[in-house]
Amino acid sequence: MKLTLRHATKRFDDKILFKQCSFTIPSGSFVAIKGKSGAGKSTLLNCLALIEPLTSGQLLFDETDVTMLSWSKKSRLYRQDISFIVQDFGLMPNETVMENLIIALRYERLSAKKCKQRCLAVLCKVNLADTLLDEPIFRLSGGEQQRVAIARCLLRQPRLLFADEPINALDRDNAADIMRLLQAINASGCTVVLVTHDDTYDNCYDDVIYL
Ligand SMILES: Nc1ncnc2c1ncn2[C@@H]1O[C@H](COP(=O)(O)OP(=O)(O)OP(=O)(O)O)[C@@H](O)[C@H]1O
Repeated sequence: MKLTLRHATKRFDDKILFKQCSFTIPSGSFVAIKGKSGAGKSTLLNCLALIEPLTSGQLLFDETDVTMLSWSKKSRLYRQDISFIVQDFGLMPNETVMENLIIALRYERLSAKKCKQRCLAVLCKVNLADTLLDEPIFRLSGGEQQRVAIARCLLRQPRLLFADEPINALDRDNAADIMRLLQAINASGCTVVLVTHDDTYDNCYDDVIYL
C-alpha cells in the first residue's frame, strides 16, 4: 500500500512538531523515520498509522484520503491492513505466547485447532521453538518477546507495518535478527515504516525521512 502525506502539520497546543510536511512512501518500500529526540518521530509514525490525528493536511492510503474516515472505517483498516509494533513490544506479560498471538485472530472464525496451527506456523517463521507456545511472556528474553510481537503482526498479513524503535531495547545480534525479519516481511510486499535512532542499518532502507 502506498502512503502519501500532503501539507501535513501536527501541533500539540503551541508546540509545532512538523509543518506543511509532504512525502510519498511507495507501496512495498522500507522506510525509516529519524531525527533528534523529541523531534516528533513517534508522533509522525502514529499519524501515519491513524493512531493520532493530523492538525491539518491530508493522508492518503493508495488514492484514498483517510484523514476524515469514521472511527469504524479506521478500525476496519486496522483489522484488514495495518499492524503496529510498539516500543515495549505491546505484549501481555503474564499471558502465554499463544494467548498473546491469538488476539490477532479474534476476528477470524477459526477452530481452536486451526488457531494453534496458525500460531505454530508464525512462530516457526520468526525462529521461535514450538515449546514456547505455552510459556508466559515474562519468561522470554527481550529478543524473543520482540519476535512474538512480530509473529502476532504476521498472523494478520498486513499491507502496512509500522514499528516504533523495534530494535532499541535489543543487543546487536537480536537487533540484526529482527531487522532480517522486517526485511523478509517487506520482501513479501508489505510496506514497512519504522522509527529508529540506529544508523547501523541505513543501507537497508529505500528512503529515510528526517525530522
Ligand atoms: N499527546 C501529547 N500531548 C502533548 N504533547 C505530546 C503528546 N505526545 C507527544 N508530545 C510531545 O511531542 C514531542 C515529540 O514527541 P515524540 O515522542 O513524537 O518525539 P520523538 O522524536 O519520537 O522522541 P524520542 O526520540 O525521544 O522518542 C515531545 O515534546 C512530546 O512531549
